[in-house]
Amino acid sequence: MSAEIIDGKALAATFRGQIADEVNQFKTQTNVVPHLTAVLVGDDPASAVYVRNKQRSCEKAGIQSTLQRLPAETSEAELISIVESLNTDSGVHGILVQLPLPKQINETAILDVVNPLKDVDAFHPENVGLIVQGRPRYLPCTPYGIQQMILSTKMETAGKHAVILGRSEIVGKPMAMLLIQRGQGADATVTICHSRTQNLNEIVKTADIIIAAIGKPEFVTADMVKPGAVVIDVGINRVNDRLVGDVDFEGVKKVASAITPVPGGVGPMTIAMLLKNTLTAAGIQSGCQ
Ligand SMILES: Nc1nc2c(c(=O)[nH]1)N[C@@H](CN(C=O)c1ccc(C(=O)N[C@@H](CCC(=O)O)C(=O)O)cc1)CN2
Repeated sequence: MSAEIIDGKALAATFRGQIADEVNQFKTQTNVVPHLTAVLVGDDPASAVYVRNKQRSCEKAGIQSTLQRLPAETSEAELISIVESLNTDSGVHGILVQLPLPKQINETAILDVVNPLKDVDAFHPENVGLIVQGRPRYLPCTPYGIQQMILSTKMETAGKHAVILGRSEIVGKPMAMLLIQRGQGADATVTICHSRTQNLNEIVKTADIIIAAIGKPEFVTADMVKPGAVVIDVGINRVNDRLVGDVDFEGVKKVASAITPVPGGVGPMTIAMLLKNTLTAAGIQSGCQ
């Protein structure tokens, strides 16, 4: 058996096309141009690439994008002050603070001050709370993209066992919330595994859906995967100049029914969902939703 490859690059292109049409319609109806401001602190090369890709995707979809680039030595107080001025700028609908931040800045302190209506990453506690309650304003971009990828496979998720590897605020925890909610592409039974989990391999082997987000190159191997499982790889690891995920793609694709590649899987969908959230944010702030 060889798995269906879930082509995130192609799916993201389809989404971006649909979002561009919706942006066009929105502009005609409201005379408002959705506007995202990204804040990038420091010189992390990967973060710079992701932010550039986000900006390019915005521009192609007709969304205005602005970059505030700040030096690596920026203090927490300085960053808070910049976010606060974006919060009150009525011309900015979405604020994105690229993570990770330099060591001297407490990420939580920053994410807590982003205006929740402009929080297109859905990292603010108010937006996290709304997700937990099953009435989201925005969905965090990576779990949102994964949800759309799972839906694209048309697999039945109700009652299935989804095992998430990793308990991060950005992926693991919100992904669990999306998978346990009621409805299509959800209604799953979820286990989150992490660095202190015992018998991790045995638990993963029972999964119908595996979401690997632990940042360990090619950690999930074929012997850990139940035949026919759907495997979503969130990892982006550079090993000897090669980009690999958290899943041993070549081995696992022989066992899984569907699998996402790295690159070209979850990453492009993360960016497409950011565009969707920015349009939603512009709608909310223009009184359209
Ligand atoms: N404010 C945020 N910070 C971070 C987020 C986030 O959602 N919001 N997620 C990650 C990084 N990230 C988006 O910011 C991101 C990572 C990777 C990709 C991507 O398209 N990857 C490509 C490979 C690109 C490469 O060569 O490195 C792929 O998988 O095909 C997009 C977005 C942490 N920070």
